[in-house]
Amino acid sequence: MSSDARSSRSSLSSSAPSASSAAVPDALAGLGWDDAWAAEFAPYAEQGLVAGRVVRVDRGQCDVLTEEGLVRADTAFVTPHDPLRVICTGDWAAVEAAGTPRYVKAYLPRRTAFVRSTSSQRSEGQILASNVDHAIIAVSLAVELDLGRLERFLALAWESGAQPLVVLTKADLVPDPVTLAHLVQDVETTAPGVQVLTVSSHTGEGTDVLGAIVADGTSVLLGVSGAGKSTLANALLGADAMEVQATRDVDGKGRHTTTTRNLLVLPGGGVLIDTPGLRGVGLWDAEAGVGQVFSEIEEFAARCRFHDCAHVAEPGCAVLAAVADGLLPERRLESYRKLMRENQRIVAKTDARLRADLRRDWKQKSAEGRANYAAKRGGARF
Ligand SMILES: Nc1nc2c(ncn2[C@@H]2O[C@H](COP(=O)(O)OP(=O)(O)OP(=O)(O)O)[C@@H](O)[C@H]2O)c(=O)[nH]1
Ligand SMILES: [Zn+2]
Repeated sequence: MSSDARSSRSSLSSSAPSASSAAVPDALAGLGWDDAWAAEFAPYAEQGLVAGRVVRVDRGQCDVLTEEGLVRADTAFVTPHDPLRVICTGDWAAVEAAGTPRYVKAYLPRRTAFVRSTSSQRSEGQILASNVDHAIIAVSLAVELDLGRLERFLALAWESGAQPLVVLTKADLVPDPVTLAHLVQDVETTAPGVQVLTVSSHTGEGTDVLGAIVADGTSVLLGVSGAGKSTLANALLGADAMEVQATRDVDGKGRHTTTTRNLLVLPGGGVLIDTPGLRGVGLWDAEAGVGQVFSEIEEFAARCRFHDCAHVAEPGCAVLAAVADGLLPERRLESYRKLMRENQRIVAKTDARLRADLRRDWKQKSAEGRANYAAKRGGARF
């Protein structure tokens, strides 16, 4: 990799006006910059550093979108030993205004973060993306619903600090409205507190609703292979997803190339992060997330006789009573136990102090971020 700081004009947003001196420059606002970020960035601005959002990170360097366009910068100062503190896609970076190379000197505290467990002996986690507002979980209607798997994705989404949203894809393959309503209902019961949308990238059904949601903030698409994430991303991105590169062909025609960027500005507003790693994320210390997915179980559990009831065979267990009364599907309880066990295995492998440290950080930041976000949206939440 050459060390010269390559910098080029951003072609991500054709409507982005040129640099302005306002507190929230329009070019950055389109990337999710707001007054709270600006306030946190103020000390860096005083040092003459430039703000930008990290689009991708690779081998010691990263691409940062700033007011002046795309900047290639060195990440030596933001690549500590702790893998969770390494700069990642979605971070707001403080970049040197000039130099060869230009260095990222710091990044702003994250509001939310997606972390993947690594398969190494001592699970350390790997940071995948940060500052995500909407975690869109794509679930295909073309195959049988796997509610247990959906619960895993929900746990991961809640744990990140982002607001989950379930998108049932390929709705055109379920023409019977009664069947569709049943499927939606199953998913809604599995995902309390989460909006459930049905979409079809083929007919366009529901994509406008989704577009309106993602127009505000930063989104990621989660879901298993074949769930329809790429198709959905293309529907949201439209033709703007393609970057036309001039070539020296004899016929002089432009050549369409698939962008390798991991962070994309949507034509209707909003930002989409699509990193390869996010596609197959595992669970990592998602106990709080698991609790949120199974909020109704935790509500029943609050009425168990024993405070530390494991809901297995204890007398006065309100959870088992709910199963017996048909208020709680047995499958839900089994799924809950399975996820809790899985999570505990991962947690046992991880450095507890480090985790506690980070969680405190994230929980606080994510609460602040949500408050800002809610304030920005006039208090509304979906
Ligand atoms: N009928 C129908 N098929 C769809 C729809 N959306 C996607 N598909 C098909 O489903 C298949 C998988 O879609 P992808 O978008 O590649 O799925 P993905 O989640 O990105 O998969 P990975 O890239 O492997 O993670 C493709 O053959 C699509 O053509 C839809 O709305 N209706
Ligand atoms: Zn109990």
